[in-house]
Amino acid sequence: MNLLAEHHLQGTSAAFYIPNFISEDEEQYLLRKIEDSPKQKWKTLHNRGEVLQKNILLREDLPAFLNDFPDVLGRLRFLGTFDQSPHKGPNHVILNEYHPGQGIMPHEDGPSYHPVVATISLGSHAIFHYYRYNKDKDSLSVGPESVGRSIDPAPLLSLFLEPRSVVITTGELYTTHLHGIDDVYADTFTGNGFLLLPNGSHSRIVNRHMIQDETVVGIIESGGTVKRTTRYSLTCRDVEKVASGRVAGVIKRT
Ligand SMILES: O=C(O)CCC(=O)C(=O)O
Ligand SMILES: [Fe+2]
Repeated sequence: MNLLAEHHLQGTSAAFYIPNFISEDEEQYLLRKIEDSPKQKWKTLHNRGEVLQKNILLREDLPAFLNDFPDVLGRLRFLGTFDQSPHKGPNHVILNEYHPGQGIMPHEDGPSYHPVVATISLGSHAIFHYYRYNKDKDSLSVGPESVGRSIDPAPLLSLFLEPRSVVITTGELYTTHLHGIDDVYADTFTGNGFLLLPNGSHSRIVNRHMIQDETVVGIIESGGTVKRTTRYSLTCRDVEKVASGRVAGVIKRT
C-alpha cells in the first residue's frame, strides 16, 4: 500500500482519501454512461419507510466503461489497494444513486467481501461517517456480529467526499465498524472543520486538509453550507465467491 501512504487519513488505522482520482472529463463521461444504463437493472431500496437510494449491482461482466476509459479498476489495482485480495483487484461494483435528502443508514458491508472497499463519488459531495458499536455487555454475547448491538450515534470519523474522489476503507474500520451517510439536503459547517449533525451535535471533518476545492475548504473552516446535488457512487470490492447467475443481477441488502 505504499502508493497509498500519502493519502492515509491521520488518526485512522486504515482509511485513505484520494481527491481527483477521476478527472472532470472522465466524470462527465461516466455520468453519461450511468444515465444511459438500463433502468430495469436499478433496484430501489427502502429504508425507514422512505426511498433512500437506488442501486444496481454490476457483477461479472463489468461494463467496459469501468475498464476501458477511464480505467478505474486498473487504477485501483495499481495503487496496491487490492494486493492482498483473492483476485488482486475489484470484481464487483455497486452503483448507488442519491438525490439530495437521501443517504444510507449506518451499516457494515459484511464478511462476503475481502475487507477492502473503494468508494468513488461522482456528481456531488457527501459526508461519509464511520461509526462504532457501543461497548456494552451485548458486545460480548455470541451470535451474529451486529444483532442487538447499539451504535454510538457520535461518528468516530467524518469525511468530506468530494466529487471525483475515492475513499478506501480497510482494516478494522471495515471489519468492526459501520459507515453511513445522513439523509440531508445540505451540509452545514460551523467553522474550524466542524460539521453540524442532524441531532445538533458536531463532528470534525478529518480529511479537511486534503480537500482540493478551495470554496469548500473556506466553508469548512469558516462556516457555511454546501448543498448536495445528485451523487452517484461506485463501490468497488473483491467478492471472494461471485454468485453464479445472470449478468448484473440486483443486490439484496440485509
Ligand atoms: O454510496 C456510498 O458512498 C456508500 C455506499 C455503501 O456503503 C454501500 O453500498 O455499502
Ligand atoms: Fe457500505
